[in-house]
Amino acid sequence: MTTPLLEIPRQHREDRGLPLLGRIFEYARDPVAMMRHQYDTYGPVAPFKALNNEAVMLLGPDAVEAALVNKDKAFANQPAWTRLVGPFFGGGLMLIDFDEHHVHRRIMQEAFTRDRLEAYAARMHPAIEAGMADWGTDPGFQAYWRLKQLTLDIAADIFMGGAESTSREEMEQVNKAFIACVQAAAGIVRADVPYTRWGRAYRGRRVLEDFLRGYLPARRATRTDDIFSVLCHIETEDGERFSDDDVVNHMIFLMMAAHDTSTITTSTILQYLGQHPEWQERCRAESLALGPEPTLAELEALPSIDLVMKEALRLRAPVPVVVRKTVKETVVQGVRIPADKDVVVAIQLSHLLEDYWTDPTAWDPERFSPERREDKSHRFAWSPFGGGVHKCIGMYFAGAEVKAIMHRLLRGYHWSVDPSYVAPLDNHSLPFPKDGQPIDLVRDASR
Ligand code: HEM
Repeated sequence: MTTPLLEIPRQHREDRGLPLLGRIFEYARDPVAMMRHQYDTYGPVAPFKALNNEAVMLLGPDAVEAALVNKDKAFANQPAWTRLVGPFFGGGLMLIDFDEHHVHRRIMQEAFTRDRLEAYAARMHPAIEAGMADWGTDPGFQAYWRLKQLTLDIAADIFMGGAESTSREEMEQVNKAFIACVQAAAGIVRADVPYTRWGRAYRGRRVLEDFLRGYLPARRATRTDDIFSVLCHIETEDGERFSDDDVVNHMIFLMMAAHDTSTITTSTILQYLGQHPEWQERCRAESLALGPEPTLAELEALPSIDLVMKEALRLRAPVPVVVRKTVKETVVQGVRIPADKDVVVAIQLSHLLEDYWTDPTAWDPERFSPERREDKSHRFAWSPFGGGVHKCIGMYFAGAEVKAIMHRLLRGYHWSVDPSYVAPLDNHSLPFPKDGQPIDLVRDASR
């Protein structure tokens, strides 16, 4: 039986939130608490008021699956993501749909073949070594900010091919431009107005475009194994290639997609390994048994860090929700959703539901071990990389990067974090620790 979408009933007037803004601040304060409230109050298809808009929230793995698998092609990415993050990532793979997306994804796939990933992984080690050269020499180490700089340095090398004519100060401006674009998602004034998040993001986008266009002729001229050059040269069997505009659009989106998500994952791992020294030792022993610069296959075969990474992604999904817009009427879990509705797909909640996980808020990487495989409880119980045709194209790249960083840290450093520490998250865009996540990091003199 199909039922129409529920209105917010009288007894839950508080769920309408503030006039104009709806429940946007409530989400920013504690997204998991708000998702749980939605699920407990309304079930898997819940009304959700945000930014003067009657949207829908899909909760629990069945509803998440319906939107991501998108069998009847009712859910579109472009209008929803553009509304949320602004026009700053236009033309990026996540912001195009259906046939156009299919063509671009086929070309982009060529940049993420196994051979290319092996080459990227090999290139990461020297970039990580250089980026960590001064780590552990100063007190008050702020893991999140240092990792953010490190992943940007890695991106400059692996994505840009070194950005050879850009100084460190200019690279800092590029970093700021990225941050401005990412933070536009939380902007209230959604126009190019000075001193607002959107005003800064418009300027940021111009900086990024100028930066990339400056390098375009050189990357078109020679084939190297950085992603920029790869995007300039890749071609499908049918001869499809990216134009200059496509390359710039994809680069801006790719660097954004790769940068914050990997930083959040690595800093979450650092926190939990600092609070669970037995896991830190277990991972260290495996890393010490390998050489300093393992291949992609060797990194992927490190058993404990793999469990740890999955558990970190479960507890703190770097992308807690994805968004869609219905382009036609559809039915999810027996509820009719009309066309033209904004839809929030709550990936993070499924990671924490008691029906699918034992003691879901506890740190327990073994839950992913072959004997337990709790993530098999439902195809979408664990989906930090999304699913369906828009599933993260960089997930193996991310695995290699996070593991390569952790491998070097485990071999050369020890660290600890107060067991009672709870990261104070800023949830305005992707969740990051507002305090920079201080850890006691000590460089190991013997290595
Ligand atoms: C731990 C790290 C990462 C996480 C958790 C993550 C998460 C996600 C998620 C949830 C989506 C789906 C968005 C949607 O359905 O609307 C996505 C898409 C995407 N990601 Fe990632 N990502 C990560 C790292 C990366 C990296 C390293 C790259 C690039 C090297 C990357 C590139 C992309 C791209 C291009 C898309 C769009 C794919 C498409 O629409 O076809 N991501 N990612």
